[in-house]
Amino acid sequence: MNEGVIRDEIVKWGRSFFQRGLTGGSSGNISVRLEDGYLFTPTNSCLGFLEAERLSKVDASGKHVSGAPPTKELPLHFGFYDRRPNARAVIHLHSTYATAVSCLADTDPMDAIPPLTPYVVMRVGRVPVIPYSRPGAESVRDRIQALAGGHPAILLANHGPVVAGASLEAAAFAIEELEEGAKLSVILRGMTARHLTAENIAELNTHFRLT
Ligand SMILES: O=C(CO)COP(=O)(O)O
Ligand SMILES: [Zn+2]
Repeated sequence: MNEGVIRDEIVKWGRSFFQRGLTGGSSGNISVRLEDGYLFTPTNSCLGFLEAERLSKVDASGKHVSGAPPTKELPLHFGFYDRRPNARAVIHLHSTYATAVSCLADTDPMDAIPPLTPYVVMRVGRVPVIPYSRPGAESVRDRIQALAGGHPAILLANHGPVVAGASLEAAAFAIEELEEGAKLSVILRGMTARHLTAENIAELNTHFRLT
């Protein structure tokens, strides 16, 4: 895919997330790794109204080279790119249910989303939660790096989900499944839900390897 097509894809996915209420206001950010750097959504932009030519380009070291100033969450995205060589895209949203789970005091910090359905297991695996830090904090890069090798999807406590994927589409599918898994877990709170068994999960992992 050439850079022009990738720019249009970022605009398309941003609009789709916004229109479906998966992130509101100026929240959330998207990045894609290119041959010669990265494209990021501009800081304080609404994902519903991105413009392809205003997307921020940064070089491999994170230096802004063109377009509007990038998201303040560069450290969050780079935490994944540093540890996942196959990651081509990172998406961070403030989707309601994943954010709700990130706020619950009794969420398991190493396993926030229960294995209720196959697709959550196939697309996101086991989801850890990292402790709260202010949006844009540099310290988040180390915390993401520490977990990103084994986890393509992570929750930021009291903030929201962030997911890496082998393509923008793969990252989008994963963050949408994470939101669905979180929604089911909140809806089913207080009810006796059956979880997939260890055997079910092992079978999924052999057929649909998480990349
Ligand atoms: O979600 C956000 C911060 O966590 C949005 O920040 P930016 O507008 O800088 O991308
Ligand atoms: Zn955010």
